[in-house]
Amino acid sequence: MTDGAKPQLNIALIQAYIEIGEPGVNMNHLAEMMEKAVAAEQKPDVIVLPEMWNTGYALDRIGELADPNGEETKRRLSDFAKRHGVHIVGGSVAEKIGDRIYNTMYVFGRNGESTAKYSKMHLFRLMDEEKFLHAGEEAVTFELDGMKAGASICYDIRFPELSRTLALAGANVLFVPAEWPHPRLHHWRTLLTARAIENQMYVVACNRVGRSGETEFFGHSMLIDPWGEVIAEGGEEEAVVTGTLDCALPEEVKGRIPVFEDRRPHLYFK
Ligand SMILES: NC(=O)CCC(=O)C(=O)O
Repeated sequence: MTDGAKPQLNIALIQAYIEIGEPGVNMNHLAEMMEKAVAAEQKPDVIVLPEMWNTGYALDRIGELADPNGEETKRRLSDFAKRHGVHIVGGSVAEKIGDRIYNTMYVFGRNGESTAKYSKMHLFRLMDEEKFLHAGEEAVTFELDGMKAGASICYDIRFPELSRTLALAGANVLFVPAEWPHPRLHHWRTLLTARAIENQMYVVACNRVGRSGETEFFGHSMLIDPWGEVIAEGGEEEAVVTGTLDCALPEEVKGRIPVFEDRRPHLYFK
């Protein structure tokens, strides 16, 4: 931890239903759930939103629905962060940059300042992302009160190279906004836990709930510690899922099992 770091971070995951193709409805609904989160007895330091929360996977209409340059998203999330003095790991939204659409996470600090932007690097073909979206080209880390965090989005967690790159860059917590449906709950829980254990980092994953067409999204938003222990897990209904990160724990775990000191990258196949 760096100087001035907080010993703990209280997390609130906004496990929300998303109305497909209705950005205005979703923006207002998530704002209501975020207000509920900050009104809780234990106020969160960090609020986390699900993937593609503005439009859902209305990919056939995404060109008209996406947020131009993310302007509306940035304005609303920055204002909320400043008004309540909280960090926002803004899940992700469909944003339009020029003639391209990206699946992008915006992060804001307690004064409403923009602290990171990450576009999903691995596009999920089972949900036709590659037909409508452009992939991001850069791994991203950011700071939360002195704790270094890594950005990922949903399908990204199937690529251990990304989370390992973020861990090697010093990230002690991995954020995973998602729209992850049945029947792959076992994969969700196993992959999130594996990323936490192998990288000795917290994993903070916020999934949506509810049905869109034939697809049922199961929630089960999770906070997992660097030992792979589940701190908190949502059910399959809308909820604000909360938990607390001990910011010193990742270094304690690395001191007990020094995986990163024991690596032998010169022997690994490229
Ligand atoms: N939105 C997504 O990236 C879904 C990823 C998913 O469901 C998977 O099994 O991977």
